[in-house]
Amino acid sequence: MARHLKPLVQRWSSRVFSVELDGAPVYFGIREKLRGATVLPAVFSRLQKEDRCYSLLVCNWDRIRGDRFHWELRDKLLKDLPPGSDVATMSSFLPDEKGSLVKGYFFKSRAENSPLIEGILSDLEHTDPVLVCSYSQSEDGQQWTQSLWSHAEKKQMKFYVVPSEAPEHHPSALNMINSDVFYSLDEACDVLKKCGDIIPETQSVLRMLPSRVDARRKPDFPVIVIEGLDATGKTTLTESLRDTLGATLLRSPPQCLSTWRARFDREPPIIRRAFYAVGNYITAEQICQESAKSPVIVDRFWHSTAAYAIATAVTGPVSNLPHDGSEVYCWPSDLLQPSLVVLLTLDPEERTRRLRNRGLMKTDEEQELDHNKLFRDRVEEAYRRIIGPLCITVDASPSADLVLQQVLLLIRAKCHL
Ligand SMILES: Nc1ncnc2c1ncn2[C@@H]1O[C@H](COP(=O)(O)OP(=O)(O)O)[C@@H](O)[C@H]1O
Ligand SMILES: Nc1ccn([C@H]2C[C@H](O)[C@@H](COP(=O)(O)OP(=O)(O)O)O2)c(=O)n1
Repeated sequence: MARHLKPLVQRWSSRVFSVELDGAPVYFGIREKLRGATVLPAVFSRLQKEDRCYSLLVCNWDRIRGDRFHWELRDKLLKDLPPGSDVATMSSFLPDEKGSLVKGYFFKSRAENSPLIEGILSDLEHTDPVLVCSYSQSEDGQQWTQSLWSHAEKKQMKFYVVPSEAPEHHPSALNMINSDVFYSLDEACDVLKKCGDIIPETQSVLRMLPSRVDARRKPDFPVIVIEGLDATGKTTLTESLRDTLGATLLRSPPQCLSTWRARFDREPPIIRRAFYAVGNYITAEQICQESAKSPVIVDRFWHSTAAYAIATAVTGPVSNLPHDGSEVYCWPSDLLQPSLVVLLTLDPEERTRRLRNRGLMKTDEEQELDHNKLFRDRVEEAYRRIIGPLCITVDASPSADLVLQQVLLLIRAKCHL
């Protein structure tokens, strides 16, 4: 076994394994010995007798390259594995141990495809930072065992799979800080600098970086951020506020990054989120300049960056989010805080109607939105949990003019405009 993979198996039987089934994680553990009868973990109880299962865990020898490799591995598996392999995202972690999360994939195969699978796995194991495990079923079908694939023939290396209690929060919460959400410009820049050789565009992004902005400097005029899911009316409202208040309208990511946004949207979370984080600091510098002259309205800012990142990193219901008050919701200490954040909310039917009227909605996107109800709930809840500037939720379902009037009242009350 490659040297960098060894730490992963040192506390092997203390690890919990998590496989995403139907959009939420299910858990199992491994034990050297079985005491009494145990129920089969949900991942295995739904398998057929002829199925064989495998897991691939990507060892984070370098978190940026590791995440990128993990990201690309999915496409490779979907392309190379036989149809019906049901590739599922998986992870392994030590309960409550920050930074212990290791990402990977779990898939099944039928016995007749074994030669093909063996070829793929041995290529992967030889050239890449992956630890491969295989799972096999006992004769009577009552038990499954997990072995390191390269040791599968050695009896003493087998572990029984057993059910494991769900942790209090989704395992992704263990590795969120400075991987999904960045809490300083330095941390975000560090990631972008390190991927300069794999993504040449990062050089251009880094050139846009502001000189240091004093985050504690109080702007002369109020700075109001408008937040909310897509199609809740941010563009409509921010433009009306600009016209009514004679304000400057800015957005994050800023216009100067628009050429590179699509490029970074194709990257794994660590790189993509670092790009958006840096975008906030560039917008912050523009806010500083403009707020000396007039009120400033901002279309999306740090709430969007953090809430989408947190909501994407975890799966399943809102209860899987890191708990309310967790440090992951804290505002970065070096980022300017707006005077007020207005969060627009809309019931899903009206949002769908607006998306459709805007003419950008395709049929499969509609289905995707329905499918993603849990995701929307997680984003909105993460928005609400963010600790920092004053954030007020506004129901965006009345007419555009009524929403504008309500937000103007709020701004006058809270920002004395
Ligand atoms: N209060 C409102 N009532 C009805 N339709 C609205 C309202 N606000 C915006 N819209 C319409 O809904 C669609 C989405 O609004 P938009 O401002 O583009 O949202 P966002 O910028 O949040 O994606 C647009 O077609 C817009 O004209
Ligand atoms: N300041 C920002 C703005 C957007 N993002 C990310 C969060 C989401 O993944 C997307 C949302 O962007 P989207 O294109 O839907 O935004 P609009 O509502 O169309 O303005 O961008 C961010 O991370 N930080």
